[in-house]
Amino acid sequence: MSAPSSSVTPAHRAGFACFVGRPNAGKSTLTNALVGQKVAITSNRPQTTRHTVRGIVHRPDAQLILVDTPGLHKPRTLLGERLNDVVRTTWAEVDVIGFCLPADQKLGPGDRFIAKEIAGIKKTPKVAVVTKTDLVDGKQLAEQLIAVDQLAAELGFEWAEIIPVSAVKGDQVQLLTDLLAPLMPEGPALYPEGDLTDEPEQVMVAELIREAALEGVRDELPHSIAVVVEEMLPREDRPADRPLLDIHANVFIERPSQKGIIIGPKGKRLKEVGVKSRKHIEALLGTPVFLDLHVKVAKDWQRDPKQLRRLGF
Ligand SMILES: Nc1nc2c(ncn2[C@@H]2O[C@H](COP(=O)(O)OP(=O)(O)OP(=O)(O)O)[C@@H](O)[C@H]2O)c(=O)[nH]1
Repeated sequence: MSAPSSSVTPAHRAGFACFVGRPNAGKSTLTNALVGQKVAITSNRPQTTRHTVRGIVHRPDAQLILVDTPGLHKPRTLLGERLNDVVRTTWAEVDVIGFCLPADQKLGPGDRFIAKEIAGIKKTPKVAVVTKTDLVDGKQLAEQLIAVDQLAAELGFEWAEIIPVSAVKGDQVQLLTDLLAPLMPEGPALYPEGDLTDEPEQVMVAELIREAALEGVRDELPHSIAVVVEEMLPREDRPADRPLLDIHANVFIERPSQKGIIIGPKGKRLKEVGVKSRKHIEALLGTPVFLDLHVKVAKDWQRDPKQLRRLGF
C-alpha cells in the first residue's frame, strides 16, 4: 500500500543557480541576501564582480549553490573576452538561470543582449528576477513585469517564473528560494552545512582590497586595478587567545602615473584602503589581521595573457 501523497517527504534537491543581468542589476546584493552574509562584492558601480563567487543556501529540503558571474559586456580587451567566456561557460553548466532586471530602469539594449544569449541556452530553466522593487511604485512595477514577460515572448522562450524582489528590504527573497529549490535536480547536499562559499579565501580577500582600492577613484581607474594576495600566514609566537594573521598583497596598476592616485599624498589614501579593507577582511575571516599592501606597476596587464594568468584571470 502506498502512503497518501501528501505525507510523502519530497526528495532532497541540490544544484546550481546563477544570476545574470547587466552591470548594477543587483546580482551581488541578491546573492548576499539569499545567503545571509556578505560573500559577493557589491558596489554602486558596474563590473566589480570579476570572480565566480558561490554563495550556498542551505535548507532542509534543498541546497542552492549560487554562482555570481561578472556582467557580460562588449569585449574591448583580452580581459573583457575572458570574462565573457567565463560567463557563458557558467550559464551552460547551471540548473537555473536567474535573470536580474532592475525595476527602476526601463529594459534596454543591454538587457536584450543578455536575454538573447540566454534564450540560446534552451535546456536551462530561466527565472526573471525583477530587482530593487523598493525603488518603484506599484504601477511602475506592474509595467516592468509586463515588459519582462513580453521580452521572453519576443525571443521565443518562456520564463519558468517571474518574481519581483527587493534584496535590500528582504522582500520576497525567501519566496525566491522557494521557487528556485524545486528547479534543482534531486540529490543530496553537495557542500557540508555551514559552508557559505567555496571561493578560496585569498581570492575573497583580494576582492575586498580591490573594492576598497577602487573606492572614490573608479572614474580615474575604472578597470585598471588588480589585487593578488601573495601570502596569508598566522603570525608565529602569538598567544593562542591573541592570534594575528599576516596578509601580504600586491595592488597592480597599469601605468606608473596611476601610482600617485592609489597611494595619495604622503601615502594617505593607501593607508585608508588598508584600514578599510582590513576591517572587512577581519569580519570575513573572524581573526585580527595585519595587512601589508604594496603598489606595483604591471604594464598593460589587461592586454597581456601572461600577466592576466599571473593576476589570476
Ligand atoms: N534600493 C535598492 N538598491 C539595490 C538593491 N539591490 C541592489 N541595490 C543597489 O544597486 C547597486 C548595484 O548592486 P550590485 O549587487 O553590486 O549589482 P551587480 O549586478 O552585482 O553589479 P555588477 O557586479 O556590476 O555586475 C548597489 O548600489 C546596490 O546597493 C535593492 O533591492 N534595492
